[in-house]
Amino acid sequence: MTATRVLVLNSGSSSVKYQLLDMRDHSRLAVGLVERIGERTSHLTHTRLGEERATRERGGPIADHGAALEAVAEELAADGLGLDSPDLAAIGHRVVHGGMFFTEPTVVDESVLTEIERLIPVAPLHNPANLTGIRTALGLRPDLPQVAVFDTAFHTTMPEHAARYAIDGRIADRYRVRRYGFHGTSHAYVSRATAELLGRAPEDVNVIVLHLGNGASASAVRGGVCVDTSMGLTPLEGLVMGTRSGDMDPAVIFHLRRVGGMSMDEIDTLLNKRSGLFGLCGDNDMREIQRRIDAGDAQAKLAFDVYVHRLRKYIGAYCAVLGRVDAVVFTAGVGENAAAVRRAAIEGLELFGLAVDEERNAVRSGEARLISPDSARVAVAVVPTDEEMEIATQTYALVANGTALEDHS
Ligand SMILES: Nc1ncnc2c1ncn2[C@@H]1O[C@H](COP(=O)(O)OP(=O)(O)O)[C@@H](O)[C@H]1O
Ligand SMILES: CC(=O)OP(=O)(O)O
Ligand SMILES: [Mg+2]
Repeated sequence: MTATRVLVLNSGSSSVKYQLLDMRDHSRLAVGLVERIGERTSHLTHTRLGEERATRERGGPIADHGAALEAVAEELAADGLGLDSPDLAAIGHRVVHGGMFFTEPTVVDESVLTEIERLIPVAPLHNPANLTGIRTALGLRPDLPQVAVFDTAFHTTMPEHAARYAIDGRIADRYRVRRYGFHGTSHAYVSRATAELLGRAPEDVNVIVLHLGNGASASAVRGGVCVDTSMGLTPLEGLVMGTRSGDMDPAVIFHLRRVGGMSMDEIDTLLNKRSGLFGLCGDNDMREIQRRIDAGDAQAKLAFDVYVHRLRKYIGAYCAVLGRVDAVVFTAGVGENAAAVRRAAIEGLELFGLAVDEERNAVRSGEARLISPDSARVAVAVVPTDEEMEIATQTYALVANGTALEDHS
């Protein structure tokens, strides 16, 4: 019997999202989420899909990502889908920073773990969680291929003039300071799905992808190949995010250090965890911000306006980078759900061939859909991202063609 199931783990700084998929028909057998890991009250939601669909929840503290994965393994086992199953072909892990080294999904061995660990300083919120997830999974199933799928991989095609910072080249090379980009699995999946929505081959379309989740990034994709993206050395550059500042004058850091007397760690925490929407108005969830705007809250309105202004600047910039644009596409939590953000981001951009049809934009749906009027020169679309399916597909492709099993000797 061939093993055809893949467990996907998407470990964030304080959460783990997971899915168990059967790659014969790409069906999902179970999905779940562990939230608030390391806090006083963590929360796990587990759903078994299919005919015996059922959801279970559990509270109580979950200390770290290792404990989270053990809890996930217990939930899966309770549904007869445990990690000891012979049907399990591999475990696919989202790894946020792969540096310049990893351009493809990779079967994890000691040297891969060492490299992911070496990259912790440039992904301090993410890579440690990813590593713990992999190590715990290896402990539970040492015989199974563990595949790392890197957020940075899709962006390794960026030309040097987009990847380089304009600083002393020798310093940049010595410390590997360059723009790497993140959310690549999502940008890759969504740009391909957009081509499909347009009924065209990925090689024939130029797309601007706006991945607006808690972290947020934009990318310019020419014929299926990434040519620019808004995140840089770390996931801090670019768009305004839930709690991250995105672009600003780097001298703000010197100023806060020299004049404000803040330590480097304090500034790091400020820019990564207490900035963005949260820093501007005290809330990082776009739903709450919209509720406050509706109630006449000026601070929430300013946060929304700063967020949208930055987004519009990137849309304009990537129109210039691509020259010809076939589609602008919104994805992830904010992009898929916040019609007001989409409207405000595209409003007044008719010169670029961009417009939003209000009725289409107001539709709530989990499907990929156009929201531009039929007459528009450039398509504007909403395409739900599916990082877990993409990770499972890449993981299974690597395992099923035999290389992973051989490499994992
Ligand atoms: N119905 C909604 N309306 C507006 N914003 C939403 C809605 N649902 C989710 N969001 C936004 O999406 C964010 C989460 O996006 P998601 O892509 O799930 O993030 P991540 O994967 O980075 O955790 C929330 O913080 C919230 O701002
Ligand atoms: C890289 C990154 O920002 O990821 P997330 O949106 O999951 O925080
Ligand atoms: Mg996400």
